[in-house]
Amino acid sequence: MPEPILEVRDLTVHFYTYAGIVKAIEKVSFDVYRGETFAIVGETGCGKSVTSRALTQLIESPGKIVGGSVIYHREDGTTVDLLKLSPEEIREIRGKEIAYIFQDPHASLDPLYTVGYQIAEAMVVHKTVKDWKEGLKRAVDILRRVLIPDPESRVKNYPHEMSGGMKQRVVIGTGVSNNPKILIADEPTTALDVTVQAQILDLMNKLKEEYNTTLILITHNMGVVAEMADRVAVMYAGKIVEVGSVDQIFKNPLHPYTQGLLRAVPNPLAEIKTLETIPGTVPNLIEPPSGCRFHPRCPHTMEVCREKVPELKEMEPGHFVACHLY
Ligand SMILES: Nc1ncnc2c1ncn2[C@@H]1O[C@H](COP(=O)(O)OP(=O)(O)OP(=O)(O)O)[C@@H](O)[C@H]1O
Ligand code: NI
Repeated sequence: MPEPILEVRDLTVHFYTYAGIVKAIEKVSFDVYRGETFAIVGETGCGKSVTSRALTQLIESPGKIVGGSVIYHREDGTTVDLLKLSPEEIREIRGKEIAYIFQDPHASLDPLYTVGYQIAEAMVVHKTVKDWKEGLKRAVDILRRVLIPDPESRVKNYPHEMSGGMKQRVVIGTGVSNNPKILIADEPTTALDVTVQAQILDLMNKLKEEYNTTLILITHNMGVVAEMADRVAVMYAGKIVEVGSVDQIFKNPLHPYTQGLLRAVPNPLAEIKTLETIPGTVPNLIEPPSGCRFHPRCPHTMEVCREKVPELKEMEPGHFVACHLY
């Protein structure tokens, strides 16, 4: 049996806006296994970023985590609910044991400091190094690990002296500088050129093996899922609609939404040739559709779909779907 590193249960986040309460994610549950790459996929606005940020309480006002638990299994065998930790306690884990890489390297780096300083800072803050001198020395090794040529001189560069791809390598280097157990990458390549995207994904795979990290990868790209992930959760309008291995999801998609997503993208594994889009738009999350949130766009809607929220059901070992068809 694979061993879970995270057990997420009924995670719910609401945003209290003037227009009303945005029910961004509702009772989201999934496990992440130690050492795997777990992808979260879905259209824009479906709640991927909110889910990944909520794992370490990284939700700012007007957002609030209103329910659920995130059980983290530490390497020493103890477990902790990350949502129950105080701000100080969670800050100690975030950036050290659980690190993030965000989409936009420009926003992740401070233009006023050299990249070496910024990598060193991440290690100094979490006491991975004993002082700044050691931090700056280690920063050179990290730049070398993320395959930046001439790291001894690059370490003194300011962000504006680097290309977008190189900056994202620095951000990734900062992310892995404390040797995190879990790396959460939210659309890490979306802001980059297509050719650079492949290089960055390669680099993340390499580092993941080298550091024995668990990777949670947020993406809207099914091709990236096929390329990178072991398992995948498909989200729609703030709910997980299907979870399974990449093989299960690509070869035997059960949820009508997953089936639509796979038809909407050229899919190397299932060899689907046609391009189709899913009619309709993502619903407003202030007043989400009753019952199954996908029912207004679903080709198979039944009476029960309007009335009852479908629960995730295990259809074959490890393959879960939330749909009244099953
Ligand atoms: N600060 C906020 N105030 C109000 N609503 C918010 C806020 N942040 C997020 N939301 C809502 O939460 C929902 C989920 O957003 P989230 O950013 O998680 O989507 P996403 O799947 O990551 O989309 P994308 O692919 O565009 O990054 C959206 O409906 C969004 O409108
Ligand atoms: Ni996002």
